[in-house]
Amino acid sequence: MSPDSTSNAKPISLTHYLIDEQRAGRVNADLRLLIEVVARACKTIAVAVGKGALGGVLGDAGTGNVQGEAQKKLDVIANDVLLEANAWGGHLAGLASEEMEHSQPIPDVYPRGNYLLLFDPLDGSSNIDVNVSVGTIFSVLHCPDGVNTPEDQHYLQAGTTQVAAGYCIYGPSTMMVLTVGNGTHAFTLDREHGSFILTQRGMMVPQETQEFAINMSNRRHWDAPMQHYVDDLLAGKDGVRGKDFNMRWIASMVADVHRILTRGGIFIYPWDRKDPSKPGKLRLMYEANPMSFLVEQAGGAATDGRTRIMDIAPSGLHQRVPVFLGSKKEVEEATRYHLKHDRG
Ligand SMILES: O=P(O)(O)OC[C@H]1O[C@](O)(COP(=O)(O)O)[C@@H](O)[C@@H]1O
Ligand SMILES: [Mg+2]
Ligand SMILES: [Mg+2]
Repeated sequence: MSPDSTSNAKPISLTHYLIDEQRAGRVNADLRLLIEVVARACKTIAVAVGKGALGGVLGDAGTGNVQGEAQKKLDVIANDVLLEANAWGGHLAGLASEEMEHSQPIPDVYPRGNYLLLFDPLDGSSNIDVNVSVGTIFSVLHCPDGVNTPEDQHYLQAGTTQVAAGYCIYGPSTMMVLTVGNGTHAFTLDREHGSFILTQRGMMVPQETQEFAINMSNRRHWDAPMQHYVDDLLAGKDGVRGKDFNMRWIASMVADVHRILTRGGIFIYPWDRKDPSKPGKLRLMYEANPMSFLVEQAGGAATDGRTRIMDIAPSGLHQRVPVFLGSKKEVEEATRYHLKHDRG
């Protein structure tokens, strides 16, 4: 991929981009350095992922996480890399991970900053052993004023309060996609020089789409408006939508969202009856909020089928939520089916 097409001069590195944002007053030095620490950790994870079967990193760890899900070795490795890198950074007050039951304040022996970092260290774990793209997702919040040792409750802030969010995709190339609230931008890892280079400034999700991403095997477990909506997509030109739709499902949210940020589409993981006690599969704080921030900054939309995701007031660190995100008009259409059903 060619470097940022808006520039004929030298390639713009992530560091350079962040310094420009700092000069413009949109990030401060602490946030800039925090993002650089996360990017460095992602490079380490990319190396581990890239070793695959040769590095002994594939397969199950033999442990379960707080959510009762079996952990892969790479889930544990990626979590450890992010924890270690950020404990030293000096820009955080604490961090929380999908893989840990509770948040962790930065130990007293290290310098503490004013931000909270939340992450899904390895997203798409079921794809690791079959050599399909996986990723890391992260979200940055302010530590509330006057809180020196943050606890879980201090992370329960709506997505609208995020100061930065991003993901790193470990695919044919490694890319970091980032927002600090001023557009969504993609950086590709130059493996020879070890730096992330700006390759797409201002990603824009097309408003309309003919592509949807969903795990269709759950169809019989969905509720009525969801079945109705997808039936209408499948009816294509012959149905009320009047156009044919294509379907893609990678089962790595990072990879599916990356495709949508690149060429449009709608990503859906709805509530289903398989485990009615869970309001969804994906996690609000580690997956839905950061991805919603990135997609909205790229002109797209994100709802839980009824409400804007970033407006949801979180009630738990590991809270789950239905997710509909991507091309704005299609997300609005899917949301309309649910609201119409609610009105009766
Ligand atoms: O296997 P399913 O039910 O289709 O679920 C796939 C979804 O689950 C996830 O893998 C959940 O993420 P984790 O791998 O971080 O648990 C998403 O990346 C993906 O969209
Ligand atoms: Mg995930
Ligand atoms: Mg994960």
